[in-house]
Amino acid sequence: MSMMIEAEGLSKTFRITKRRPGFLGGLRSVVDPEVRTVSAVRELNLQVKRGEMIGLVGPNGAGKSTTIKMLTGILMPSAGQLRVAGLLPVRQRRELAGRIGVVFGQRSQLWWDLPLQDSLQLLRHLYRVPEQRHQHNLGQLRKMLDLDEFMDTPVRQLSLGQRMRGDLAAALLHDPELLYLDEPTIGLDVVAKARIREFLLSLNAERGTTVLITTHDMDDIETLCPRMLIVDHGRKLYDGTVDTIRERFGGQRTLVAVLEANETVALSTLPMDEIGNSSLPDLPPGVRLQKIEGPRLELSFGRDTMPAHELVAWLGARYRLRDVTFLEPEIEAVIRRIYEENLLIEDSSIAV
Ligand SMILES: Nc1ncnc2c1ncn2[C@@H]1O[C@H](COP(=O)(O)OP(=O)(O)OP(=O)(O)O)[C@@H](O)[C@H]1O
Repeated sequence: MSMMIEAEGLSKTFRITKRRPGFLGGLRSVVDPEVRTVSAVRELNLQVKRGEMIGLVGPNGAGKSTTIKMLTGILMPSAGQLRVAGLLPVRQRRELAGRIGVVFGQRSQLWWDLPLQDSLQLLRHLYRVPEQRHQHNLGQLRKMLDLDEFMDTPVRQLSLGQRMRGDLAAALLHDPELLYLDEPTIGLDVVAKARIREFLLSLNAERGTTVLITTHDMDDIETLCPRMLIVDHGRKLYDGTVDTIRERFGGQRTLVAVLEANETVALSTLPMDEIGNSSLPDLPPGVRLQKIEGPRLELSFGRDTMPAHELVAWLGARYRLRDVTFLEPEIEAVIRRIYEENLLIEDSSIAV
């Protein structure tokens, strides 16, 4: 399968001139500027296959927008090799523009005062899409994104969710092979988010469009992206699946057991530990009783402590169980830990 994005040692540094405070300081900065360099992206290696959906995650200032700008050819890399859809983004920017689509959640490429219909017509001319192809694509997108009810409404009167659907149509009218989405679900309600996600999944399945998403919403990643890239301070911290990251860095899991009603008495008479919390006698090492609420109890245990089924068997041998579930740590918490502890995952065996 051929590659859609190939980056090797991709880097971008910005030179920033610092302005000294005060009037005299300002004058001095003109003759003797104090220059600082910021490494926005550092030696990024990235290979994305055609048809992949990949999430780019990182805190503010991590280098996500700078990466996207280099991938679209807006910014010239300071170092490294880069090819997108087989093209050199800066040198072949026009040609590349015809093969990619871009959607920014916080900005619109639609004309504010024009009805959506007219904006989409103007874009046809801008991208020089042949009439027949435009009609065909627009017909499909109208259906997939349910645009008909607001095609004649000026863009400024659209709800955020409707505008986002309009923006997606605008970015896809020229049939791009690669779609960049920057915070596509920001500010949307749950229903609108679900709708956008469903659309993106069917776009990927039906047209094979490669999708690269930057987002702070982990639900976007979990629903859409089998693969996730975590960046911080311009460096790649992780490249792999969401499941693997949970497994490697998820820490504790929680077993939630609901006991049969007549077992509640047994729970209410449990002994206390030295700090006054209830404790289950003979808990296997590494397993902790976290909470008891009526017939429901929660046990936390490390991934390496014991296999989950053994813990269920241990509990089942002592109490009659009505229901057992496992809670995985929220992916957000796992990623926060990776940023905070600055964990760099260099083990390439876990990268996809
Ligand atoms: N044009 C520029 N001139 C100078 N510094 C810049 C420029 N663009 C970005 N930077 C710096 O590069 C770093 C990375 O910024 P970037 O916008 O790529 O981060 P980001 O991950 O997209 O953040 P956010 O989630 O806030 O959008 C930051 O330190 C930022 O201040």
